[in-house]
Amino acid sequence: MPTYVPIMLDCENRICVVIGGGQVAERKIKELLTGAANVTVISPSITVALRQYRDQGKLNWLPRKYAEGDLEGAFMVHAAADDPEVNRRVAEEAKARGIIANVTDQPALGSFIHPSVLRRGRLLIAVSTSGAGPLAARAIRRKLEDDFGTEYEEYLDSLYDMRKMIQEQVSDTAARQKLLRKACGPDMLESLRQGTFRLRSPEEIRQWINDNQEE
Ligand SMILES: C[C@@]1(CC(=O)O)C2=NC(=C\c3[nH]c(c(CCC(=O)O)c3CC(=O)O)Cc3[nH]c(c(CC(=O)O)c3CCC(=O)O)/C=C3\N/C(=C\2)[C@@H](CCC(=O)O)[C@]3(C)CC(=O)O)/[C@H]1CCC(=O)O
Ligand SMILES: NC(=O)c1ccc[n+]([C@@H]2O[C@H](COP(=O)([O-])OP(=O)(O)OC[C@H]3O[C@@H](n4cnc5c(N)ncnc54)[C@H](O)[C@@H]3O)[C@@H](O)[C@H]2O)c1
Repeated sequence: MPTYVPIMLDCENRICVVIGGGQVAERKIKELLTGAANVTVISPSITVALRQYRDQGKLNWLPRKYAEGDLEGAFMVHAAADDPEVNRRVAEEAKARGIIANVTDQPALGSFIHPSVLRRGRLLIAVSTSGAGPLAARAIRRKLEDDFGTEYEEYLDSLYDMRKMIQEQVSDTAARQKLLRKACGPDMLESLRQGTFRLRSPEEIRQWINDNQEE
């Protein structure tokens, strides 16, 4: 089992091919669509949900079996057919073309795997067991759901606004870093825990920067 390197991929408008249109393909495609990828599914059949996405213009569907050459121009591929031989051939084409590949039934033939994911707006927590036990990854993710509630969405939106304004308004590196540490520090987290957290307006952020710079 490899030691994986975690990264966050920008798939927006990139061509992501998925071979197979069953339950597993559906799960991977939902993540790809969340990332605004340009998804093409190649599979004789697809699930009801995938058919809906196709009808809504959210993905392309080629209703046929995989054929060599299908990966031309692709950024990424998921081999999610229920036939190990098909998935192996997809993995081989991906390797020959230098395309990153997720092979759902034989992960060692591909170049990346999916973690279990918890999203709270801009916060993304990814849990992986490196392939040892996907259900354990899911169980750990579910446990984290209690600690990281929906309030984190607002928290990170606010942090994003504050960080942008601090970067724009404070040119001195040391002062900027001090403010950035304060911005995500105990005050904000405490109000988050007490349920009193609220988004600051640009004017309030400007005021906060002034008040805290003077200290
Ligand atoms: C986390 C999650 C993300 C996602 O898929 O989005 C994910 N699998 C999930 C569910 C799940 N997977 C399986 C079951 C049935 C129960 C069981 O067998 O345990 C269930 C439960 C279900 O389906 O309900 C079976 C299974 N999975 C893999 C194999 C092949 C093998 O291990 O060799 C087989 C045997 C197939 C067979 O026997 O035919 C392989 C992989 N699955 C991974 C990810 C990667 C490693 C993740 C890690 O551990 O870090 C990796 C290596 C590759 C990849 O898929 O990227 C998602 C939970 C999402 C969530 O709810 O949060
Ligand atoms: N990685 C994971 O998380 C995970 C979890 C469970 C199962 N699996 C494995 O993933 C694979 C898919 O599982 P599933 O539950 O989605 O299966 P499924 O039976 O629901 O779907 C299989 C899909 O593959 C398509 N297909 C079959 N032959 C094809 C071909 N030649 N070209 C293109 N498409 C083809 C079928 O039309 C169908 O849409 C299985 O091998 C399964 O063992 C992986």
